[in-house]
Amino acid sequence: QSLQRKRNTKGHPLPPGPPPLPFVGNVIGIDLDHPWFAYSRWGTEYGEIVYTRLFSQDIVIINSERVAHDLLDRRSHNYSTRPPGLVHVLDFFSHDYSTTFLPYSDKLKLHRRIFHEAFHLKAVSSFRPIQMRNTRSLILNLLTSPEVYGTHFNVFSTSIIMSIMYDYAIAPVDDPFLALVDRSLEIDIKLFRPEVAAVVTQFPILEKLPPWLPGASFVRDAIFQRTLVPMIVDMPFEHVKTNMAAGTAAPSVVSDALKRIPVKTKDEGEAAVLEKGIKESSATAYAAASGSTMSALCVFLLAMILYPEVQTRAQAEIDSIIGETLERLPDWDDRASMPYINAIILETLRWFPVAPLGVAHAAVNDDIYEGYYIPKGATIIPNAWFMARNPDKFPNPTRFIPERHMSKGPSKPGPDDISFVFGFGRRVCVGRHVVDASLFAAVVHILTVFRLERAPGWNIGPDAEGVEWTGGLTTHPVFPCIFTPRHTKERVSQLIKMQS
Ligand code: HEM
Repeated sequence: QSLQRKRNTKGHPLPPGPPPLPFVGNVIGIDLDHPWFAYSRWGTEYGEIVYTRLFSQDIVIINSERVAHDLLDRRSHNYSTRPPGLVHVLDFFSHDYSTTFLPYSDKLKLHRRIFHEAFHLKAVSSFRPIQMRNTRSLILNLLTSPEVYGTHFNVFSTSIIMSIMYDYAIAPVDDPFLALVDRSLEIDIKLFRPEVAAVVTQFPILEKLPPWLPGASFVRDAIFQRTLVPMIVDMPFEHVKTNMAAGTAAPSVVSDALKRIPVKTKDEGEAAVLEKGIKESSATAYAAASGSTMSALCVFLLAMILYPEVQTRAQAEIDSIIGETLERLPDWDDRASMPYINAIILETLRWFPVAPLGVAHAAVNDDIYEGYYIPKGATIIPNAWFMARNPDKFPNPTRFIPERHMSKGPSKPGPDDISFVFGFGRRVCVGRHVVDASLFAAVVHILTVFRLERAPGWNIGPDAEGVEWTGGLTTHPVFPCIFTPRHTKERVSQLIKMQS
């Protein structure tokens, strides 16, 4: 109430929310690494739309798909930009190239057009050979050293997107480029979030601390990132251009897009803008693709060890198609006959959304929604984690129940009614069809070749309560998993050779 008296809310109340503390807003009481837990508690208490303040930053948390569609889809003209504080942090890290955090602008529209040409539903099937090749390497790696499955998931996810974008082959071990990207992504995931932006906006001194000062990790991370950016953005791009000049470039998103430039424009300035757009959007692609794909695979694994009966049913479905004695490895054409595997993929994306708070949008202008005042500049957080726990839409939401996706008939691929995990409106994820295929290939192969089991003494119940989750923009569970081969390595290797 006191807040509303101080500002002109045009006679409308702000949405309900927890009482603000003076100055610090609601920052106390939030686990800043896992804010979706606090936001979801507020969702239960205050409803579908919640207002809070982090320091001086207005925050509106959207806790239902209904409100998210009303605001972010139907009023997308007002809600398609990113929070200025967040954009500022990105600039400080020289990450102003990143599609994901661009304000709504001509540059963003250009990036999204470039993505659309490569990643629309019909186009993505051209990436299948890359996805299958990497899936089979993943299986061989898991057969060799299953204890580091996280590393293999990471190599899988990053190799796919690097091959798709640049035809760049990641070395199976210790790839120097991968090491750079990993370090860079670790920082991105930790820092590029509205909660961090609110702190930095409040304490601009954080950007001015000398890097040697204890506690100045923000500045140190930024300096480190600024040195990495040219390598991450330019190196793979130049690799493509060099190969094109030498006439040795295999098809890739970047080489295809570069080849189309002269068809699109004869103007040199325009061509330069296009080339920059291609370079920057492709650098965004692997940042956006690798962590999210890897995290989804970790969630899948967790579900399989907590729900052995789901795993058994999935394996029965696979065996009924490719034969119990492994006559061949699964392939794309099998997907239509594997409704249960498809349901597992949908349920994996829903059970624990790997981007639990999506990516924040922002309000361009003041708005009134269902009587509530939404201030200009407010950070808008779509709480996908809580949407996934809507018991009306998903009964027993904390349980992993693939059957809930089976009612729509067999094998309708794609994220369908769980599309909220891919965001909203004009900013919806551009990679959703790509990841859908990568997940199918990985899930069906892992279940074909392994029985996944919990480590002895690891006592976690079916709600996954007590599992450790990494913190940040995307999140994944960290846990031990036993991979018991269902077929010999010799047989699997032999089939891989035959089917490649
Ligand atoms: C499980 C995997 C993935 C999930 C859950 C996911 C989720 C999301 C979400 C929630 C957003 C923000 C949407 C919004 O602002 O409302 C987003 C944006 C984006 N995603 Fe994904 N994503 C995944 C995989 C991928 C992949 C594989 C790629 C690339 C091939 C990709 C590329 C992008 C890009 C470029 C954006 C920024 C779009 C923009 O700001 O306009 N994502 N994604």
